[in-house]
Amino acid sequence: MVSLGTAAKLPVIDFSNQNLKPGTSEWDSAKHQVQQALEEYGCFRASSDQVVELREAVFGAMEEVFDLPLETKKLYVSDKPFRGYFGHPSKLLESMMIDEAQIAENIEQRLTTTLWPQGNTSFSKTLVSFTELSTRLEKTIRRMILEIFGMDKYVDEHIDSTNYLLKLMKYKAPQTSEPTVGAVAHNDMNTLTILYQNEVDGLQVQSKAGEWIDVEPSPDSFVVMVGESLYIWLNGGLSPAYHRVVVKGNKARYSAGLFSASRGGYRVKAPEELVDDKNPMLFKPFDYEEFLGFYLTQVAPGAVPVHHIQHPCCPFVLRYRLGGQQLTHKTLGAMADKHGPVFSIRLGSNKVLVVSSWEMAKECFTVHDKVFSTRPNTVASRLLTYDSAMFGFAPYEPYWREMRKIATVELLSSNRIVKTRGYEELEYLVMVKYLQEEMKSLQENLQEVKKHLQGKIKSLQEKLQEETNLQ
Ligand SMILES: O=C(O)CCC(=O)C(=O)O
Ligand SMILES: [Fe+2]
Repeated sequence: MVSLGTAAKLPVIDFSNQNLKPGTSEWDSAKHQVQQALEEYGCFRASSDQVVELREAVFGAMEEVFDLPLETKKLYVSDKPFRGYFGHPSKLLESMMIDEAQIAENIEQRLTTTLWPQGNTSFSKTLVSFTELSTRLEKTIRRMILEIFGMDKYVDEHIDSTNYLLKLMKYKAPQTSEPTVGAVAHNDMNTLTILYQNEVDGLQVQSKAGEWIDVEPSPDSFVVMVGESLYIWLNGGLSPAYHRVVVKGNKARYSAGLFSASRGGYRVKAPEELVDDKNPMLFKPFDYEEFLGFYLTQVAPGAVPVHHIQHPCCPFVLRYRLGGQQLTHKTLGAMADKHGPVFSIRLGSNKVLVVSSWEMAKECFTVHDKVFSTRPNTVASRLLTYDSAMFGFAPYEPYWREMRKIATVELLSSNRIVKTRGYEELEYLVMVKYLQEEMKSLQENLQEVKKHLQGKIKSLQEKLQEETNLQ
């Protein structure tokens, strides 16, 4: 079952002042708050008086567009990956994405006239105003972030190479009080995401400690999140916000998102100022659009792109779904051909390093063996093994080395093994006897156990089926 988030609150930073200027004390104060919030959560809420004025029109327009007949919505297509209309009667989420939405005519020409050949001026006007407001906010925040890293000189290059994608989303009401996954947990792959949603909550962001925080909807604020492209450009300087959408109840949730992403042809690459001997370049430079295409053809051919950001992946920080049409080792092989013998992907919430040449594997276990000798610090190992104090789960540090010494000398030396052999044999005998007795009583209860297990398997299958339908 999907759990609800905690009541912790995301920081709120005020961006209502339209004349906020770099260099002023107000700017520096907001910038400082942005830095703190992004370091802690990878996201924050940006309050804005202006967005309140647009609220009714924005959600009115979204209801209007998603209420159109499916056949009409399907007319909105695009030849670029993951744009256009996506929706399916069995899914909760349907969405429409508009490329280069910062150019006002694109909304009118690409979306409005396709859906309403007779015209719908108020719809276009609303979306244009919303895009203008959120784009302005995005540029302000991006400038602040670049300043925080002393990278002001790249502001123009950054902004000039940006494609602002406007995405309209509707999660239909699940008609249940059970929290239901509307968008699986993910990082956005683009640069920055600015979201504005109606009064139905559902967005959750994961804290550093791994807890899900409910992002409560608020009429006067956007939610701002760092995406993987920015993470890569900053050479790991800020972590992306890992988030998901969990809905319940009988009201539809609407969310409008502005996703800033690098245009095709621009290589997302950490600048030389952020790379040195101590901070080697962590990620291979990549082209966002090229990568979306690669994902569709190589990683998940035939995948239904319900949501481009739900299958995000990029050459080194890469999330992909198991169970695509290709066998996993073939997918990984194709990725290695393209991105080299070492790259990392995300499997669920875990990052995994994929090494696919013997030379690299040798490096890992010889030159870099210290890095690989530690164990992941998971919530399970913290909770089940007394804060990772048990030998097999402790991280590679002085405590573990001491334990290893004790284990090698006191438990595993040949002298000790010979001395304790008698006890071991006794233990084995006791264990075998115990198993025999268990088996005997198990056989007696076999029918009952079988029935119990069948019931469990059936409910598991139903749960799995339910999850599959939701995704
Ligand atoms: O529905 C939302 O507010 C967030 C959607 C989302 O995470 C995405 O489109 O990447
Ligand atoms: Fe997202």
